[in-house]
Parts: sequence; C-alpha cells; structure tokens
Amino acid sequence: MSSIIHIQGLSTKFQTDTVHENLHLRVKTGEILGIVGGSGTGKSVLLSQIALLRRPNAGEVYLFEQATANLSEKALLPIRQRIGVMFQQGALFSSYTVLENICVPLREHTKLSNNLIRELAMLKLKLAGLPDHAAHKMPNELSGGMLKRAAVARALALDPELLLLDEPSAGLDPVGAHALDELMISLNTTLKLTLVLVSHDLDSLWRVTHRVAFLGRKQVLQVADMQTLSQSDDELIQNYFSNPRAHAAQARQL
Ligand SMILES: Nc1ncnc2c1ncn2[C@@H]1O[C@H](COP(=O)(O)OP(=O)(O)OP(=O)(O)O)[C@@H](O)[C@H]1O
Repeated sequence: MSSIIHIQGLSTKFQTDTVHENLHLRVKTGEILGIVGGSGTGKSVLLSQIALLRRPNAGEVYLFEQATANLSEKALLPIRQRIGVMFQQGALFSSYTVLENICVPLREHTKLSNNLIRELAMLKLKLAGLPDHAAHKMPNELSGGMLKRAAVARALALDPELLLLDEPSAGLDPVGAHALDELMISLNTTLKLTLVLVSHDLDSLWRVTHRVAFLGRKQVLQVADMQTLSQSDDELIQNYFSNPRAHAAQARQL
C-alpha cells in the first residue's frame, strides 16, 4: 500500500526547546491514523507540519509522494489544496452563515460561478450530516456537534484526499462524540478519504482508527492498532494505557 504521508528525520525546535528529533512516520493511503501521546509531545505541531502550515527545522515531509521541505510557498499551494484541515482553533467566521463559511475555500481557490459554489457548498453540508436548514444559520446558533460538522463541511469544500483533525471530539458530549466518530468512519469508507486525527478521546481512538502513532521522547515510539499498542512493552505507552479511564475505554470496545 502506498504512503500518502511519509515523514523522514523530522526535527522541530522552538528557541531552545526541541519538540521532535529525527521523527519518522508513514501514513498509508486510505487509513485512519490516530496520533496520541502526553501533553506537549508535539502532536498538534506535527499535524500543522503535515498541513504545510509550519516547516520543520530539519527532515522531510513527503505528501502524495512529493517532497515538500524545500518547496516555495507558491509550489506548496496545490498540495495544500489536497488537504482538508479541522483544527481546534479553526473556528468558523462568526459573521458568515454556515453556507457562506463553506463557500470560502471555493471562492478563494476556484473560478466557479456563484451559483455552482453555493450548490457545491450545500452538497458538502449534507455530506457532513447537517440538515439543509443549518445552511442559513449563524455559527453562534449551532450546537457544538453541529459546529464541528460545519467545520468538517468546510474542510471538505475542495474535495481533499487527506483530512486532518485536531481533537475533533473535544467539547462534545458522548452522544455528539459518537456521531462525529460515525461521520469520520463514513468519510473514510465512502469517500476513501485518508484521515489523521490527534485525539485524547480513547473511546474514539478504539472505535475509529486503524492504527495509532504514539508520540514520546521527541519521536514516534510505536505505530500499531489500539489492541497492540495497549499491550506495548514501552514504559511510556504502558503508563498511558494503564489508568482507569483507558481500561474503561478498552472494556467498552471488547
Ligand atoms: N508557536 C510556538 N512557539 C513556541 N513553542 C511552541 C509553539 N507551538 C507549540 N510550542 C510548544 O511545542 C510543544 C508541543 O506543542 P503541541 O501543541 O504540539 O503539543 P500537544 O502534544 O499537541 O499537546 P496537548 O496534548 O496538550 O494539546 C509544547 O511544549 C508547546 O509549548
């Protein structure tokens, strides 16, 4: 199976603080990969590097089998357009309706007519599981779960092949989180989208992911399915899985 993402020898530094050092990771085309690890291990930073929003200090990030580290901003643009992102801080524009929010990437990156853009945006809204009447609502009129769906709809606007999600279930109740899990699974199975999600939500990781990359000691310590990872020999990974919440999440899946 081909690798949609291949990260080789990546290093990330902030002033004197080294977050990643010689980190390697491959994401297979068509899989759902989770990224987990302790707080501050650089999961969100890694996701923004995959999204080409931040350049590594060293190493290479191959996306769609293309090296990106030394590309100009202009050359990065067409690659960025193949990637949908839903970041925690990636809020919708509060003064636009949901539909207008979904239209934004289409207006920025295509020369389609206004009517066609609105039709496409409606399709994405439905694809993300929102009812038609949500289109004309303002973001502050939506529930947390609907807001997430609207953000997913916007991330899907340009028909990406890869969808990156940072803490998708953060702030949702268990019902909303479960519904978002179902959406991620259906985007993967029906659209063949590759998904990479950073999450602390163990229920979601068990339910949704094919494999999970565990970050620690500035590197990816192990990549495996949740069952294998939960039985890892590595002390850091063992600690992560040995608390009562982790046990409860595992028990709910078995
Ligand atoms: N713009 C920045 N400037 C300086 N340091 C930064 C910046 N962005 C991130 N960092 C640092 O990089 C490290 C990794 O941050 P990151 O947000 O990727 O962690 P994380 O694993 O996603 O954490 P969490 O699980 O708590 O969200 C942290 O120590 C953070 O303080």
